[in-house]
Amino acid sequence: EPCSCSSKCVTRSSMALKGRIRQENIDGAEAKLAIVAVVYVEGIEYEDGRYDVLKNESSLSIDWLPMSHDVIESSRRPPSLQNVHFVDVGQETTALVIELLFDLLNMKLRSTYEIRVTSLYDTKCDRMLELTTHAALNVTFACERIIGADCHDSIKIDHHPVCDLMRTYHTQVVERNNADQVDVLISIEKNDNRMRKMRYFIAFQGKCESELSASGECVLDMDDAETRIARFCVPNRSNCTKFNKKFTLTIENFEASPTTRYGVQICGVLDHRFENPPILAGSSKIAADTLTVSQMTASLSVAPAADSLIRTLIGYAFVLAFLLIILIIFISYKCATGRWCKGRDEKNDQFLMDENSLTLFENHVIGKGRFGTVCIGQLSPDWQGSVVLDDQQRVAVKTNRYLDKSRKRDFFDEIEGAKEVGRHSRILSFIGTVVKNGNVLHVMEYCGNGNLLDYLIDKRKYMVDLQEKGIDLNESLPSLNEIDFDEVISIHDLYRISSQICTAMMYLGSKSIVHNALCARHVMISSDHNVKLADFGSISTPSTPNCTPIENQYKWSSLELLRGETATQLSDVWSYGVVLWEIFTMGGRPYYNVPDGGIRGLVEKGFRLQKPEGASIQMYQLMRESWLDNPADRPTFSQISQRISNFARENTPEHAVKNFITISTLCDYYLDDTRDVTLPRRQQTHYDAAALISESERLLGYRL
Ligand SMILES: Nc1ncnc2c1ncn2[C@@H]1O[C@H](COP(=O)(O)OP(=O)(O)OP(=O)(O)O)[C@@H](O)[C@H]1O
Repeated sequence: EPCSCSSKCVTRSSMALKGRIRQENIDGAEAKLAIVAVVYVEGIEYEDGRYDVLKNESSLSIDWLPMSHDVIESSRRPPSLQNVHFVDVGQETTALVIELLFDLLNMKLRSTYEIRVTSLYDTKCDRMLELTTHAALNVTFACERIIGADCHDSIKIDHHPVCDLMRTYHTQVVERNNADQVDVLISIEKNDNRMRKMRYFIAFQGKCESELSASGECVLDMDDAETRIARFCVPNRSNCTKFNKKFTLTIENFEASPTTRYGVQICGVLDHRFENPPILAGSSKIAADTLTVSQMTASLSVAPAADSLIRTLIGYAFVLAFLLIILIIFISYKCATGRWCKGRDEKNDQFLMDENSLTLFENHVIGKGRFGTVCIGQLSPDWQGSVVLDDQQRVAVKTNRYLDKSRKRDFFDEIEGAKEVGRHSRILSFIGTVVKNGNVLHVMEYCGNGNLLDYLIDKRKYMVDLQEKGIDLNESLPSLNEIDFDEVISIHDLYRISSQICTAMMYLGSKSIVHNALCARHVMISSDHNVKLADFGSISTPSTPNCTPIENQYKWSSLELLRGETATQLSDVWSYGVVLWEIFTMGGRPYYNVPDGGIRGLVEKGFRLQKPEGASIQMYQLMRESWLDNPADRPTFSQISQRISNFARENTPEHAVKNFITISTLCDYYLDDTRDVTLPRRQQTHYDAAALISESERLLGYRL
């Protein structure tokens, strides 16, 4: 049974970086940086030449993970796969050695790439083997760590922690151990604007070794075993002790003698790779603020002997505190389940940005949706967030001005959703919020090519113009100079976009998030023509499930959601099928003459969207499978991703029969190109469900 192995054969896979990053001169061409990564796969049978890693997004993906200080270089090119070979390393483990070539430019930059191998191609059986756990590896090039490297200027910026951020300390004795030893609690308030930029904080505390003259500061020795380090996080950023308004540190066994002095230094960390505070010249010592015993004795004296009245009062206080705790738990529960607390807690909002960091160009409107207007904005050059912006620091800004109360609530849901989704290269990055003149501004990554629907419609219109001029893009050689190739889109690009959306959905799936509002309008296209999934105002999770279709999304909603059942990732698969349909019709209108209220009836009767002229039979087959009644019968996003990669592989520009879709302008789904969100429809045709079903069958020739 040479082909009996299926994807189930792979029992485990893991990845490791082996060897060194080296500089190479390949075939006399420009020098490159090569890295060798090794993936270990258990469960497949080693056979020379049998498996391959395909250079496409579903088999091997290499994503650049920009960090806050990374430099954007327009000339940065994706790394390429140079070599793959397989080695039997025994114990039923096969090692794949993959050699990747990175641009030499990385020697000047700081950059992290995520390399992920998700499937292998079994050449003998002509099929993909999905790796059970996706092997992934982060490779970081850090120019500043390469001795003698000629780093890009901005890399030379000092990212050491910023110290002396806080000056307001409160001390309180929490426990007296014996006559001259107490435990002391120090709380430090956030009182510096710069703190918003910090990823997290570090506190150094220990016995003062000596005093720094005049300043009242003392010296802590970092090498002293008694010097302690504690990390405190801004909530949701990293996995250290969380704090909201105050840090609290405990110094145990503080010797309450006038001769003992303790020092504390709090520093904000900008970059987790640089945690060491500035040290005093030529030593392992740092400056710290001194905490003297006299500061603490004030609190010490607040430990009075409790008389009976005090005891009664303490009793009442306990009852009150108990009731308060119950109330807090109740409110937190309501907030966590999304029923209350839709407003903002500005004071504790780590995403709240300084008003002065944003310049808003209100006249430069880039779009309008149900929850506000989107304009261009610009962040000040010294803004240091974790999202990489273009060289003009452009951002897209949505405002809640002019919205009524319920729309405002949806506006805030969108902000909360974006925070929950987090960051991924295929997800539109949330940057923060700004409050300006009482209005809240939602600041996000700017995508130069707007939403996917308009992007496809624009390209289609240009391609139709060419067709009408008698230019056939598939036979275009004689008329090359009449074609603006930036304005056309190839079938291969349509596969790439479909696959990138799938990657974004796989990421949401990994966080158990259901999007609920997936459609081409909610997919943004960046300036470099890549996908950024957006609009997270309707997301649901297993703890906050959704069972109602979203307004304006009926045509993308799965049958179960239309029936009021709970949405799952497989409901998103249905919507994704409609997005594929939008892509391969190049912005056609699904169910163009059916009002929202008629969708459920049609879908229940078995009506499905017709085959787009531009889609292959296999692609349409995939759409139809995404629209199967039973969610469990639909393919998963990872299966879809694999199938699209296979289609794309068969359709590489060198092998494809056609590189561009031929557009038939007569298709009814182009009858009305206006978007139904903000503009009223021009015409509302009456529909006849029975006629539509037979029409669909005529077009399809079969029903699944
Ligand atoms: N980050 C962005 N970069 C570039 N353009 C954007 C960005 N966000 C929104 N837009 C543009 O603004 C338009 C309106 O966006 P918005 O999110 O308000 O509404 P929508 O997603 O189109 O519809 P709705 O949210 O009402 O369903 C988008 O269709 C898009 O063209």
